[in-house]
This record gives sequence, structure tokens and C-alpha cells, in this order.
Amino acid sequence: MLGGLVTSVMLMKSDMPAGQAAPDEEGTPVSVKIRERLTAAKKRFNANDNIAAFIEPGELEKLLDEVESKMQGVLDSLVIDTVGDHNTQNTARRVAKMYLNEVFKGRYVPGPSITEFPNAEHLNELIIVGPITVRSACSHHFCPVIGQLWIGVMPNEHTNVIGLSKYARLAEWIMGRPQIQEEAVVQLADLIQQKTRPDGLAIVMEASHFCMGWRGVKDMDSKMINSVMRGVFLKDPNLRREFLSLIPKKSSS
Ligand SMILES: Nc1nc2c(ncn2[C@@H]2O[C@H](COP(=O)(O)OP(=O)(O)OP(=O)(O)O)[C@@H](O)[C@H]2O)c(=O)[nH]1
Repeated sequence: MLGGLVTSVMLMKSDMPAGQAAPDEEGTPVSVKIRERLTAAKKRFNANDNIAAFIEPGELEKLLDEVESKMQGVLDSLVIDTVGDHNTQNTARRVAKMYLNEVFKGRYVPGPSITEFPNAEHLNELIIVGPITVRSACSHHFCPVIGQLWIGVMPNEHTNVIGLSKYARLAEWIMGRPQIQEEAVVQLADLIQQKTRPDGLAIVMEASHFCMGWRGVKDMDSKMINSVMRGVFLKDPNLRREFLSLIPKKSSS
């Protein structure tokens, strides 16, 4: 199966039929090589997994060429004249760049570097960060998911203190993948927990799903709100209430 693919793509890029993967010098599409590494390491590569560790230097550029070429095939199959129509001449390249370098970047690049400071003053008061703007896309239709989230951290003396901006950077990295909201908040909670090791962690996310507004059921107003409560936020209803009461009223903003 693979052999057939390899021999059929030994062409110059300009000679390639639309929609065919851009091969490397040995004729193997770079996505195939990356997938083989992931499979050999028994690593999952779901839409919302980060695969940066399996991409070698220079391969992201090759992946861009490959996605462009496949995207051109999609445009051809949609019967869009990308030669005569001046608006779509570079659309395949633009979409490839948008996926790999922008909206799904959180799959392909390593996580942001986070400076951790010791909790020298033994702070143990509630910290709330938010609203952090969420930009993602649903795994089902690749339609935008736009919203906000709030993070509550109850530190203890062993908790590492991280810079305020880093919560937004971590959120951007997690949300920059095709996601479903329920899994996105759990991934973010796991990451913040691992970075800060707090006594408690709370996340509330509210988002509009364009797959419900732009298409499908065409409901423009409904939003999804979900939360993750861990540690003391789970055990202490007063703390949970305090956190929820300090979050500005959602949806009205
Ligand atoms: N649970 C959950 N569902 C989501 C999320 N984002 C989108 N969805 C839903 O995923 C579902 C995909 O359903 P399918 O029935 O496979 O797709 P479809 O036939 O296009 O469905 P419709 O959207 O109802 O037209 C839809 O109901 C979406 O509203 C999310 O973050 N969480």
C-alpha cells in the first residue's frame, strides 16, 4: 500500500497532480514519516494531542507543502477555479498556513516556556485569572469555538508561582488544536496542575460553538459552559462558592 504511494509521488512539486502529498527526496510524504514515529512510540495522535516531539527540524515546512497540496485537491473537488478566480489562487497555501502556523499551532509546537518561582512567602490565598479569551475549533467540523475562561488556583507552600501571562499562554497552546470543550478544560487543568502543584484548581469555560450557529441547528445564542474543580475546590463548598461569586456574571458581558 505504502509502496504504491511512494512510487507514484516521485515527481517534481510542479508536476504533481492536485491533492497528492508533497514527498521528500526519498519519496515518502512527511506526514507518513511522522505518523510512523508516533505509531512506533505507541503515542496517540488525536486531533487535540500535541505531536511536536515527533517532528524533526525542517519538517514543519514540508508538512506545510503537503497540506497545501492536499488542500488544492479539496478545492479542485469543490469545483472552484483556483486558476481563473483571483480570490482563490493562493487559498490552498493560505489555509495550510492557517492550520499549521495559526489555529492548530498547539498541535505542532512545544509548549510555552514557563518560569516557575518558589512560593517564598507561603501564599495560600485564592488567585483568580480571567477572563482569558479562548480561540479553538471543534474536532467535528473544524468550526471556530470562541469564548472565555477563568482559572482559580489555591496555592500551598510547595506550589510554584508562575507569571500571570503564563496562564493565557498555556490556554492558547491547549486551545490551539481541534478540541471538544469537555476535553479541552481537562487538558488545561492537567497542565496547570503539573506546572503549579496547587492545593486546588478550578476552571470555568464558556464558549460559542460556530458549528451550532453558522450551520447545523443554526442556534446563534446557546453557549456551552463547563467547569473542572479539583482538590480543595471539590471538597470545600465555601471556596467553590467564593470562586464562582468572584467570576463576573457570564454571558452578560
Ligand atoms: N459534547 C460536545 N459536542 C460538541 C462540541 N462541539 C461541537 N459539538 C457537537 O458535536 C456534534 C457532532 O455531531 P454529528 O451528528 O456527528 O454531526 P452533524 O450531523 O453535522 O450534526 P449537527 O451539528 O447536528 O448538524 C454536534 O452535535 C455538535 O454540536 C463540544 O465541544 N462538545
